[in-house]
Amino acid sequence: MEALARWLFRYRSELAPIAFGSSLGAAGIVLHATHPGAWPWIGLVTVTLSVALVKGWLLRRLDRFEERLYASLTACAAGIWLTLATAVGVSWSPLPWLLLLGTPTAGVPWWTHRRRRARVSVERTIRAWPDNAEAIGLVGSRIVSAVVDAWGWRARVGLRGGQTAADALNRVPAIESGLGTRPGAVRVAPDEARADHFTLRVLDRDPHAKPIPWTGPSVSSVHEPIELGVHEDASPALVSLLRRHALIGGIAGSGKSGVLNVILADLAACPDVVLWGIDLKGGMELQPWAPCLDRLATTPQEATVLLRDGTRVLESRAGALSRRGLRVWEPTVTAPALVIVVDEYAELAEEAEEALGHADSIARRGRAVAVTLLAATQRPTQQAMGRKAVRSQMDVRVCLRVRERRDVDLVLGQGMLAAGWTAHTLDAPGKFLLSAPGADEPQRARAYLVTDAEVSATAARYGPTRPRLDALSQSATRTCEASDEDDEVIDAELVLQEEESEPEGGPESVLLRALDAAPPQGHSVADLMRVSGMGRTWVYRRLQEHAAAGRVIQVSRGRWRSESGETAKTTMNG
Ligand SMILES: Nc1ncnc2c1ncn2[C@@H]1O[C@H](COP(=O)(O)OP(=O)(O)OP(=O)(O)O)[C@@H](O)[C@H]1O
Repeated sequence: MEALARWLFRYRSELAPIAFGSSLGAAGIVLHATHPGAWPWIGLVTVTLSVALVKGWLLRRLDRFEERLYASLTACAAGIWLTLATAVGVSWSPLPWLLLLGTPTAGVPWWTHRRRRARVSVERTIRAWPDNAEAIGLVGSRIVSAVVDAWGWRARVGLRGGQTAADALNRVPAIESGLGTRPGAVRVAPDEARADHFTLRVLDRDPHAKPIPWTGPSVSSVHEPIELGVHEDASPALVSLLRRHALIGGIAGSGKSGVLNVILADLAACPDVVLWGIDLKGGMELQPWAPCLDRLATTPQEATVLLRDGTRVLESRAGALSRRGLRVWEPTVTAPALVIVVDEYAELAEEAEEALGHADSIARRGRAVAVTLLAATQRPTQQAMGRKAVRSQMDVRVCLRVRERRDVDLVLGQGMLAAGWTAHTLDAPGKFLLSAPGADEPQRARAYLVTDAEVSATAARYGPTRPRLDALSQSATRTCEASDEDDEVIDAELVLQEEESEPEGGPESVLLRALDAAPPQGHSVADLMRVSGMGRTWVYRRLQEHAAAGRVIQVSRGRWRSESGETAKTTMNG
């Protein structure tokens, strides 16, 4: 009897569907015999329960929709069966057959469910721990708590007085052998709260063995840290880019663009950050993100103007803050942060010497006003980064694979190789070491892989709703344009607003005047439709005609402005 009870207890999870089916049959017999008229109530409870389960109001730990759907469908099927059995009796055909066949059918997903099996195996491991602990050499230790996740499980282990986490660390291979895992599956970390505890991480599979698919944006505000990828112990690699400049370094093919893509895909989902891009490889890397970039520079001249405008934005913000007695710019939807992404910074240093001065200015003064740089480069030598102090201002460093040992210090900073940041040994694209405030351990991570199709889909999804810079920052960039060219201040926002209220001279002239007054990054087609009051086809046709005549230019995808700023006058006069 005792052996049978032990066996039943050990396999209670596997036997749960059979126990549930038998209990359901017994409940049907009892209810039909005692309360046959209760069937409408049982039906009502069934509907309520099924809805509550699928909506997640009950059993909140079922965090996946598939799990909630399974629970809801099972409850619904069981409830309907019980309602009928209560009303007409369990022997009423085909109720007995439905119960006999339905129980194993509903049991199949249960028996094959990976998470359930993992949980059961962890429970068995915990129960067997006292015996294992002796074999491992940690006599007297016990598992205090454990959780199962997608990659394996994690437990908090209490040690016997006098033992420390260092003892556990020395016994990692023995723990792997005792638990019967693959070599390299166990990680041990000290417990911050208690010297006689440690955290045991058991990885059923190596999180870095294959590319890790990106599952969508991890943030909805620039205030939240972005999830770049996962560490070897399957914990997320998080980095905050708010008021921080970032440098991404690694050899060609190490995955720099991949990391940039994860960051851009996440920031694209944040309505409180405006993105500008510089890509002197002819827009090869950043062009797919054009719908989400407020501005994109692909030539040295455009890059210089863009960075100069960046400094104007920061200066106008700094001025506004000091007038109000504030110290930092808190990004919001109406006053967004500005992140300037530079792909291959070395090209900028080589081809746009003048731009480096502006970049330096942004690097030194941009943090407080939330105007920051995100630069990727193959080898951030002093020469490639320009003579200025840009590199030293980068407090987030993402180091992918580098060719030589000394390159580690170039990307991460002096002395990092000696401190164990061995980025030259990273062995697959997308693997990186992250050094940032709060990330000061050389923990290997692998970035999520955002496919080209996901880049296009994300850019198309968020492109139309991307925010624009606040009026103050916009007018700073326009003021400099106008004062450089005409020596007079034109506020395009005001021109737009005037035209919205009083469209003079018909839609054609309104359109042309709006294009003349457009900021360097141009107006979107949606804006032009709104201002002219005309439809998309009309606006497109006019834009094509004027573009063919060389009067207007397409600045980036879907954004237009006039070539000379004089289109309205010349066209109207003509
Ligand atoms: N996180 C990742 N996981 C798996 N594979 C990746 C990852 N990131 C990039 N790769 C793969 O590595 C290859 C090179 O990536 P990527 O173009 O990002 O490198 P790069 O460092 O930007 O190179 P380059 O300097 O030549 O532009 C690509 O084929 C890509 O599929």
